[in-house]
Amino acid sequence: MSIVTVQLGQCGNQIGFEVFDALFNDSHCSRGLCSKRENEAYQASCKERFFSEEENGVPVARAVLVDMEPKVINQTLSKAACSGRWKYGQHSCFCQKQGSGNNWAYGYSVHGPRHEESIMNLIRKEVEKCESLSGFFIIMSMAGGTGSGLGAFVTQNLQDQYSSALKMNQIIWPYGTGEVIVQNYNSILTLSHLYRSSDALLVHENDAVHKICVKLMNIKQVSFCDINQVLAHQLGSVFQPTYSGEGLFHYRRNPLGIDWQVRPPLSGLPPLGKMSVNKETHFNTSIANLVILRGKDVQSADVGAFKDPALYTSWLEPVHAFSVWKTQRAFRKYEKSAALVSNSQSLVKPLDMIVGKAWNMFASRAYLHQYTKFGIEEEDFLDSFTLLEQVIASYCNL
Ligand SMILES: Nc1nc2c(ncn2[C@@H]2O[C@H](COP(=O)(O)OP(=O)(O)OP(=O)(O)O)[C@@H](O)[C@H]2O)c(=O)[nH]1
Repeated sequence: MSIVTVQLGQCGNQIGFEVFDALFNDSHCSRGLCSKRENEAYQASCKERFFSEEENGVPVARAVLVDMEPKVINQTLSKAACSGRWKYGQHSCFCQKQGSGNNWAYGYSVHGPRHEESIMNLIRKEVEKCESLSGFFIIMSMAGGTGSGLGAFVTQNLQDQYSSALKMNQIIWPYGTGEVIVQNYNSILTLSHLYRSSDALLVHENDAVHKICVKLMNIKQVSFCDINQVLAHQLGSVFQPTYSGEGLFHYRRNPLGIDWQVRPPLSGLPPLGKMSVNKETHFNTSIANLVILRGKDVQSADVGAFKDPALYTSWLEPVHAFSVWKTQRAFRKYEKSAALVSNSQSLVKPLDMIVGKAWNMFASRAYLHQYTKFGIEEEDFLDSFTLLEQVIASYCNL
């Protein structure tokens, strides 16, 4: 099954390139420390997911590139072409001459409706190239105007037109300080809209990835390119194929098969006594953890610690909340590697900060006119605040 990636705005396009490059380089690195037969099965599975083939044999990314300025798209296309190993489709881009000026409302209410037909047509053509569609992977930042506003608009359209396909958004959380003044407004509007139309949000915080570059990789002057390579490595290690339950060499065909629909029991929350014990002993309660192991000795790796009930909310059994995916095929020449995807309380604090800062600005009506003039009213802000406060409260109560 295949995934169609939609890269939006500067951030989405720059990260998208690194992701495809990482996926391609990994699947074509020599042998991957496994048998030739296994390597071929892995390559075929990666290709089905992320690349289609042109007549001359060069793999073409299953992607649509969208930006309201041509610069980043042109750079992205030429970087892919220069790799000489894979490329983007000739007719897979949509760009205009003027960006959204970091205004979510402009991306959502102006660029969105104006270019809806062209963008959705490009996506439809990409979908038609897939024998079987698994879902969409939508890469965007939260803080700009195009990726966030237009990205929210496009995700909503995908929800309307492809309701049964999974929509997963990769969103980049802005640096805590020093960026765009209205980034917290843009962020709360993005999150509250995606909450309604997306099935899964995969979040990376720029501050956290920056720290990885400085502390673990010893990079002195960290660039977006460095950050994006770390992100691409992490995403690749999640999305590259792993065995299905059927045994070795059978690769899972549905790459996004996580249960994203966990709901609390209808019978209500557990008795208070148990909840308060949870509160004292848990530092980061989870709803779901997925561990992905690749390389040598994966079959004997001990993941028992992830089955500890203390890690999970009391209404979920670890057996339902924890999954492990494996393959003996090494990832990017690392003899062994492990990745963790976690749905947990870890974002409560950053979310609370963003909502708090946006609320303080909203209370003094700062910059609101920039939004109301493009049809995003105070009511819309209030709805976003209410919804995100509920999300924070639900996660706090795990
Ligand atoms: N990790 C990462 N973050 C980026 C990159 N480029 C921009 N950002 C972040 O994205 C946010 C700004 O969004 P952009 O993607 O630049 O904006 P845009 O979507 O193109 O929207 P407009 O510029 O308003 O048209 C800020 O939080 C930046 O830190 C990138 O290549 N990598």
